[in-house]
Amino acid sequence: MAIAFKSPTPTFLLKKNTEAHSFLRFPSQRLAVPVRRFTPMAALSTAPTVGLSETFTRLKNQGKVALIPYITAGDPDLSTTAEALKVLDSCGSDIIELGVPYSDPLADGPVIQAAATRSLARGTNFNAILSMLKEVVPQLSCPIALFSYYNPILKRGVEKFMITIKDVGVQGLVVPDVPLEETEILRKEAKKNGIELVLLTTPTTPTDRMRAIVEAAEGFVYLVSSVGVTGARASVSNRVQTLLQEIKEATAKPVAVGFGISNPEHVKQVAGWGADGVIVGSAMVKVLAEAKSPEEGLKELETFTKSLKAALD
Ligand SMILES: O=P(O)(O)OC[C@@H](O)[C@@H](O)c1c[nH]c2ccccc12
Repeated sequence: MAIAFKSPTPTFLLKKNTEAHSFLRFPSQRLAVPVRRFTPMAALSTAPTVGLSETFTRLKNQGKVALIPYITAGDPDLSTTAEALKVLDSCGSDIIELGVPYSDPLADGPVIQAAATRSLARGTNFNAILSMLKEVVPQLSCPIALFSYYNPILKRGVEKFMITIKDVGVQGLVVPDVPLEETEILRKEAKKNGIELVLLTTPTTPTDRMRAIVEAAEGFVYLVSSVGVTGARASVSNRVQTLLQEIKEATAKPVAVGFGISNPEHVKQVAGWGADGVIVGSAMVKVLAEAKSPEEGLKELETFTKSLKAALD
């Protein structure tokens, strides 16, 4: 389902359905694979991870660009997600985007849509994701930016959602389908809980609107590299270079680029255009999805992530 960013905002038409589309649909369904108890080390919580902005400040001082992988929670299962977060962290990821599976991911291409479907079919729900994060976040050195569509947040209640994710150590939040006009409540509650709310701008966002978006964004600005949905692409449009310049004229906030980036060459190219961060999602999700076993998937995730990190060194 291709979505061209026809509207001036980086929003996707928020389907006005009230049906329980969210992962909350499976509150009673037991997890197919119980979340394995983690090593007692988790009990020895390390210092809280730094936030998104601090991470970018540190990297800027080091003249480095942030590597920001995205994976879908619960695909293939939450135990593997927990291990994948540790692998991504140990391979030098600077921020990790963790997707909350949702039944109507209208901004996602087939790879991430399939991951969400698999995860929901296993019975993944938000509470199980929170339990996993409570155990794993203290073992990570990089911050987690949770990735959720708007409906599941509204269903839980914005205030409760923000308190809950902060409690498990989440530092940032990306909500791709909320129009700028409706971010007021999100921004207020996020700020109250020390959560940095990332906002997205796209190649079709008019300049004045882009300026309002970057002004309101916290943590970093998410520059969507191309119209359409998420998914690896053969090349990254060199229009990104111009868009980056325009955004950097409007703000000193860090700008990370996502959509279509799927190999070390893309990563090097986007970093060379002046991006402060590079986001890789579908290609990461694909590595886990196509592996013969979770263990093999984790090994290949390590190899792939190291290849992308090397392109930024
Ligand atoms: O999958 P890609 O093409 O590498 O793009 C990053 C993307 O996966 C991640 O940031 C993301 C996952 N789902 C989204 C929906 C909208 C915007 C961004 C996203």
